[in-house]
Amino acid sequence: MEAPPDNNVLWARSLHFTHRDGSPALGGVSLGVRESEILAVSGPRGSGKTTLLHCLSGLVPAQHGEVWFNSMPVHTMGPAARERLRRNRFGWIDPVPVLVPELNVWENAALPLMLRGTSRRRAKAAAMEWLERLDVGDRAHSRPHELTQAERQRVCITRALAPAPSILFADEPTAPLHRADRAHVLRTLTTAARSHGITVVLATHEAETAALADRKVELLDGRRVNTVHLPPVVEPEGPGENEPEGQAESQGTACSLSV
Ligand SMILES: Nc1ncnc2c1ncn2[C@@H]1O[C@H](COP(=O)(O)OP(=O)(O)OP(=O)(O)O)[C@@H](O)[C@H]1O
Repeated sequence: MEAPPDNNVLWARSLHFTHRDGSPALGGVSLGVRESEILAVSGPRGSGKTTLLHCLSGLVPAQHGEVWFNSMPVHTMGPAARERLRRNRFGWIDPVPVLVPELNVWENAALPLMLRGTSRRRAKAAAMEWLERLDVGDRAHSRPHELTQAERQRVCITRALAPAPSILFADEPTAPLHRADRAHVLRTLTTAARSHGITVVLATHEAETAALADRKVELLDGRRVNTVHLPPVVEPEGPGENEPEGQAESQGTACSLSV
């Protein structure tokens, strides 16, 4: 078993995953994530982004392939060791906000810190600081059902950032937000990650979200692809018989190549 290159905090080799009902999700994905980088995993719906994040974070083991976190082989860990790893080193944001209904906002945000052994007082102080940054500090004593969906998602983002995880897995983190909110929340998330040296693996199908990342890997049908942008084709003559003026120069096209 060969350990990953030193400059990668997370490294995966040839991950294969098929769901129980036989749906293929990953067909041999390899990638490396560098320390403190924001890596976008992009691709259309159903391309395998969520499944890849699940496998990388140790939530589910891939059927074939390797996942390394620093020098630790995640693929050989049992469920309890993977759970400890996720609790102590990783953060997670789902596309739909899920909070504990019996706890108020700051208690929800402080929960991962308390599970790691931080005192209630310190966990509350950290949670409050992050809630302010995400513009939901004034909701700290509300229950989740009193919040809008967008506010609940901001609390989930706070909960993921407050423990300053080594790696934050964010699966379409701004999906429940209005368009106007998205840019602000994404910038807060990426700025916070950069200032705290948090590595982020960000699944998104939106080009503008992926553009905020340092680097992008693209999936299609469970495989990595390279998108090649072809230069515009310029017609040598004027417009053709059936072609309206101005459309002689075709738009640049893109095609995807499996890698
Ligand atoms: N629980 C499941 N059971 C069976 N098949 C599944 C399950 N979850 C996902 N799939 C299938 O696995 C493939 C990859 O899905 P996945 O959710 O990983 O892709 P995605 O790129 O994250 O898509 P989306 O943006 O819609 O969440 C798809 O064909 C999907 O239909």
